[in-house]
Amino acid sequence: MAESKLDIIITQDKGRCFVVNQHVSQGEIVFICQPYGIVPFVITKDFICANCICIPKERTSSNKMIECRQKCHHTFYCSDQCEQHDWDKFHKYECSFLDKIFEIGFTNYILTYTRQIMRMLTLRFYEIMNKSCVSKFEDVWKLCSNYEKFTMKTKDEYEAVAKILTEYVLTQLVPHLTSGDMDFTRMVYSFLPDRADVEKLSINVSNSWINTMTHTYSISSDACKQLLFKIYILICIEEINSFFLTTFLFDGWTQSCSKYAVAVYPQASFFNHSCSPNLGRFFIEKDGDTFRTGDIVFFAMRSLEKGEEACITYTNLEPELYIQELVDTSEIIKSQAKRNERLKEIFLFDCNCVRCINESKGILDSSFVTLVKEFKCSKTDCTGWLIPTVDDCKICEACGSSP
Ligand SMILES: C[S@@+](CC[C@H](N)C(=O)[O-])C[C@H]1O[C@@H](n2cnc3c(N)ncnc32)[C@H](O)[C@@H]1O
Repeated sequence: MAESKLDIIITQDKGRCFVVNQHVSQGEIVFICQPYGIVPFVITKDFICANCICIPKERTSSNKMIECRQKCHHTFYCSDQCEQHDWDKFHKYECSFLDKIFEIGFTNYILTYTRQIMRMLTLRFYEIMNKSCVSKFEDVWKLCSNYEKFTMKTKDEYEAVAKILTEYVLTQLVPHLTSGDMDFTRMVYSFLPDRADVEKLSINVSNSWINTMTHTYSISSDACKQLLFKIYILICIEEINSFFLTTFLFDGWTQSCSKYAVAVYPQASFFNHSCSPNLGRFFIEKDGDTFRTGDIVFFAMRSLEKGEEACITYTNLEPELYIQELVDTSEIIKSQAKRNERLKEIFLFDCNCVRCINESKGILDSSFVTLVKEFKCSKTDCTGWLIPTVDDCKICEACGSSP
C-alpha cells in the first residue's frame, strides 16, 4: 500500500488488522477509498441515480428521474449520460435478469445484496472482457468470508441467492466471453478464481437443480457446482465486508441517518471493530476537487501512536447512556449485551473492546466518555457526529453546525 499510513498485521484473535505506521493526530485523514460494486438500496432505488449514486437535494419521486431505456423500473438515473454509461457498462447485461430476481419474493434486504453481488459479477465480467490489468476483483477476492460461521437459516438463504446468480452468470455473462479459443465450460471454471475456502465448502445442492442446469447450459455438473460454490463465497464476503452509505438528507438531523446505498471498499476491509473506535468515517455525497461521490474517508477521532491498531465501528455508536446524567448499572449491562448480540449475529465475533469490558461490569467507559465529549454534536436533538473539514475545523455531519 504505497504512501499509506496503514500497514496490515495478522493477529490470532482478529485475523488481519490495520495498524498505523506513523504518529497520527486527531482529525487527520488516514485513508480514502473508492467503492467496488456500489448500488442503491432497493427502497431508495427510485430516487438515487443507479450510475453515479448521487442524492437529489430533495427526495424526488421516480417520475422526475430518467428511466432505463427498457423501462425495467429497477434503475433510475439523474441524467441521460448516466443512463447511457450504466447501460453500456452494466445494465444491458443486468436489465432483463433483474425482473427474474425481483419476482422471487426476496425481502428488500436480500434483494439489495443480491443486486450488489450481481454488480460485482458484472464488474468481474467487464474486467475479463477488457483484459483490465488493474483487476480490482482480485482485491475483493482476498477478503475474509467467515463462511463456516453462518447459521443454517442464513446458509439456506445464501444458497438460494447463489443459485439465481449462477444462472445470471451462465445466461448473461459467460456466453459473451466464449470464443474459438475458450470453450463455455472452461470459461465457467475460470470466471471466478480458485480459493481455499471454496474447496472446504459443503452445500447439499439438489440433484434436480444440477440436472436442470447441466441440461440447459450443456456444462458438467462439476463446473456448475464450482461456480455456485464460488458465488456462495462471494455472498459471504459481501455480507462480512460491505459498508452501508448513509445520509441525513432524507429525514433531517433529528432522526437517525438513512441507508441509501451499499458497496464493498476492498482496501478498507481490514479495519476491525471497536465500540470505542479511534477512527471515524464519512461518505462523499458530491464530486469535488479531492473526492468523488461514493468515496469513503477515514479520519482519526483520537491521536494514534505508531504501531497502534486503527479500528472503526461496525454499528451505531449508541451514545445515549453517555449523554444522560444518571445511568442505572443494569441499563449499561443490558445495552452492552444487546450490542454484542448484534455484532455476533451480523459479523460473527464476540467484541472484547475496552468499552465492552467496562460496560459488561456496569461501568461507563472513560475512552468513550471522551469520544462523546469531543465528537458528538452538542446541538440539542441533533443525532450527528462531528467530522473534520479541509481547514482543520470540525463540522456536524448531520446539521452542519460547528462546535
Ligand atoms: C471486515 S473484516 C475485518 C478484517 C478481518 N480481520 C480480516 O482478517 O480480513 C470483519 C471480520 O473481522 C473480524 N473482526 C473484526 N473486528 C473484530 C474484533 N473486534 N474482535 C474479533 N474479531 C473481529 C471478524 O471475523 C469479522 O467478521
